[in-house]
Amino acid sequence: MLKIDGITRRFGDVTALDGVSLEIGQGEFFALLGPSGCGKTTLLRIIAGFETPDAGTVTLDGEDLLDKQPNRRPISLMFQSYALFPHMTVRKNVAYGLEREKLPRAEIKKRVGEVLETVGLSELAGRKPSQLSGGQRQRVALARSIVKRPRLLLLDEPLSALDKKVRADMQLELKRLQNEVGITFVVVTHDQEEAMSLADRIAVFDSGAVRQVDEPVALYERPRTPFVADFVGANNLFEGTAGAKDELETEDFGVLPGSPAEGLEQGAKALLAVRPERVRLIGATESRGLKGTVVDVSFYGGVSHVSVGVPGRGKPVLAAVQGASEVRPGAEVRLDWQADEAVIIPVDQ
Ligand SMILES: Nc1ncnc2c1ncn2[C@@H]1O[C@H](COP(=O)(O)OP(=O)(O)OP(=O)(O)O)[C@@H](O)[C@H]1O
Repeated sequence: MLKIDGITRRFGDVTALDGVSLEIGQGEFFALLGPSGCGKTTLLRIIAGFETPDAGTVTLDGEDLLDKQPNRRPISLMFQSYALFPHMTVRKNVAYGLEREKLPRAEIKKRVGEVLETVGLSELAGRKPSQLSGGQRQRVALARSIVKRPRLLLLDEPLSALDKKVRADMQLELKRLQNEVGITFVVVTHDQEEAMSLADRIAVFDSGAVRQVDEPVALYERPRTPFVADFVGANNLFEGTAGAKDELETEDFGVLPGSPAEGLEQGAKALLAVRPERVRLIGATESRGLKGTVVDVSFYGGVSHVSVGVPGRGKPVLAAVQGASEVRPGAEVRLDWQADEAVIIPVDQ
């Protein structure tokens, strides 16, 4: 539906986007994820029409978007700050865009009523923004974005102004809403948990380029580049070279089990990534596993994080254990995982 092809944008000597191509499907909830400054907002602004690329094309259902003014594009953009009109009621705020389009009064009334119902604000329609909570303001902004029935809704860090609890509620709400209205959503976020919980697919950005596009589980389980392995969720990383089947050969830790990424050739420089929840602590006298000493145990309620110092490795290896862990700092342990619980990724040279 939305096709982004070879988009490049430079600001002086900064290349904010470097030949980005993406295809986003009808009705999809798509996330652009990456650290600050990686170019995701610039891409959103290009799609919306507030920024012009130096090269590349953007089409929506085959129609060129780039030669259209922002207000001629069938797109809504919801900003970080909701930019509600403080002197207008919720109802007025939502109706504003339709009034500007000079739609018949009855039509406006009907559509505003429906949208307020959808976002659960019917009861608060007569209030001003200052009389609302952060989460409620967020809903007004959403209502305002969808009442115009855009084909595409772009959301720039939509939940970043909310505190943790409200944010979790709003994540569910956003997902439900997107399902209900069936509009394609493209959300920009630097929060990987948020991207994973919301999106059908995620594009991971780094320095103006897309490093991987995948469904959340695939992104988490099968990162294809070192950047993605490091950025998405916690990972323990080991450097080495791809060995014979299902192993990484390292200088300091011998041979470690892992499944090679597609196309990885034996002898290539590679990185093994294993999630903390895949690392098991076994007895120090076992013959398998990586030897280490527990340096810290932190209890987080549902899980405990056990940090294990391994000789020859600067950073401790992190193991996530269900519930309260019985091991104590100073304990000698071994760290174990199966080949299918770790991935071996090629390192660009
Ligand atoms: N108008 C501009 N003039 C100069 N440089 C810009 C401009 N807009 C963006 N940049 C630069 O382009 C790069 C990408 O910026 P962009 O805002 O797209 O990143 P981002 O990934 O959205 O980051 P954040 O999450 O911090 O908003 C950054 O290095 C930024 O400083």
